[in-house]
Amino acid sequence: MTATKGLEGIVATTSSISSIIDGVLTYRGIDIDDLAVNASFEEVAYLLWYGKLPTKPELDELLQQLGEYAPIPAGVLDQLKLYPKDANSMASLRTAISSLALYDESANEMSHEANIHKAVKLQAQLPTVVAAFARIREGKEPIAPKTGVTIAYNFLYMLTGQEPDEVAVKALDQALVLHADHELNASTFAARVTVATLSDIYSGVTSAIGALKGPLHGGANEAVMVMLEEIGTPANVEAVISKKLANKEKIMGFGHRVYKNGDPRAKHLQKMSRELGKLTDNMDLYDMSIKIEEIVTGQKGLKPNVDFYSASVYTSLKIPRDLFTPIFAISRVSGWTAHILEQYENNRLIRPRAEYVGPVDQKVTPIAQRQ
Ligand SMILES: CC(=O)SCCNC(=O)CCNC(=O)[C@H](O)C(C)(C)COP(=O)(O)OP(=O)(O)OC[C@H]1O[C@@H](n2cnc3c(N)ncnc32)[C@H](O)[C@@H]1OP(=O)(O)O
Ligand SMILES: O=C([O-])CC(=O)C(=O)O
Repeated sequence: MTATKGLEGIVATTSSISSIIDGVLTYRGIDIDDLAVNASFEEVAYLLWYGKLPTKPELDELLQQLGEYAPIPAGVLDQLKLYPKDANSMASLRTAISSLALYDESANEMSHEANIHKAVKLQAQLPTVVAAFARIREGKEPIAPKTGVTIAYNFLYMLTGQEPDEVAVKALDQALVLHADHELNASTFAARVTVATLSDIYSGVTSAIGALKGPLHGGANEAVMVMLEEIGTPANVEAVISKKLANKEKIMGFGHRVYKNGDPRAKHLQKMSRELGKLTDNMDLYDMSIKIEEIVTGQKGLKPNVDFYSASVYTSLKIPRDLFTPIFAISRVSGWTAHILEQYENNRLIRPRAEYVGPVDQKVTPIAQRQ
C-alpha cells in the first residue's frame, strides 16, 4: 500500500453533478461560461438538485419555498446573540448551522423527499444566519428575510436593511452561480464522507463548512483581501509580491489542484471586479489584482483561482472581509446538498486505508521506567 499525498489524482467516486474535463467546468453538463451569463443562482441550485434546469412554474415554486423557509428558528437567533462579538465568522456559521438540526424535527429522517426538503431549507436559511450574525455582532437587530426575492437580493437586504441596487444584486448572483459546485473539492468530499456513514444532512453540511473555512480552500478569498490591504496601493505591488515570492510564501488566490492552465471561473470575476471598480470610481483593488496576476503568473506560472478576484468584487459591494467565506458557503451549500443527496442514493461507507510509517515491534514500558 502506497499513499498518494493529498489524494492527488485519485478518483474517489462517480458523480453526475459537475465535471472538470480539460479545464472546462460544467454543472450537469452545462458549461459554467453559459450558466454564468444565462442562469440565476436559483436556477443553478435547482439544476444541481434535480438534474435539469427548472421550467418557469418550477422556478417560481422554488423561489416561494426559499422565501418561506428563510426565517431561522428563534432558538438559533438567541444563540447567535450569545456568541462573542469577535467570534470567527466561519466558526459561528459552523456552530449555527449545526444547531439548526436541533430545531428540525425531520433532521434524522432519511427519505429522499425529507432530504431534498432539508436541502432547500438549508439553502434558504444559510444566508439568513450569515446576515443575522453580521448585524448582531455590531449591536444591531437582525432583519427578517423578504419573500418573493432572490437569495442575492435578500442577503444584501438583510445585511444592510436597505433595498440593494440592481448592479449589486446581479454581481452577487453571478458570484453565487460561479461558486455553486466544483466536483470533489475538499468541503464536498468532507460532506460526502460524513453522510456516507448514514449521518444526517446537517452533519454533512457542518463538516463541509469546517473544511471550507481553511485558507487553502474557501478561506483563501478572505486571505486575498488581507494581502490586498497589506499592499495598500498599486505602486506597492511589485515590492510586496516579490518579497513574498522570495520568502517562498504562498500567494493566496493562486494555484489549483486540478486546473493547471487557469480556473474558468476567474475570468468572470475579473470582469466583474473591473466593472464594479469603474462603477464605484475606485480602480485600486482591480489595478492591484491585475499587477499581482502579472507577477505571479510571470514568475511562477500560477494562475488566479475563483478566490482571487472575488475578494475585490465583494469589497466593491461593501461586504466586510470576514463574510467572504460565509458567502462562498451560501452558494456552495447548493452543491454540498446535491452531493449529499447523490451519496445517499448510491451509498457505501467511505473508508480508505493509511500506509503505516510508524514504529513497529514496540512493547509497553512500565510507567516508572518511561522517559
Ligand atoms: C475554492 C478553492 O479552494 S481554490 C484554492 C484556494 N486556495 C488558495 O488560493 C491558496 C493558495 N494556493 C495553494 O495553496 C495551492 O495552489 C492549492 C492548495 C490551491 C493547491 O495545492 P496543491 O495542488 O496541493 O499544490 P501544492 O501546494 O503542493 O503546490 C505545488 C507547488 O506550487 C507552489 N504553489 C502552489 N500554489 C502556490 C501559491 N498560491 N503561491 C506560491 N506558490 C504556490 C507550491 O509552493 C509548490 O511548490 P514546490 O513544489 O516548490 O514546493
Ligand atoms: O476544487 C477545488 O479543489 C477547490 C475549488 O476550486 C472549489 O471548491 O471551488
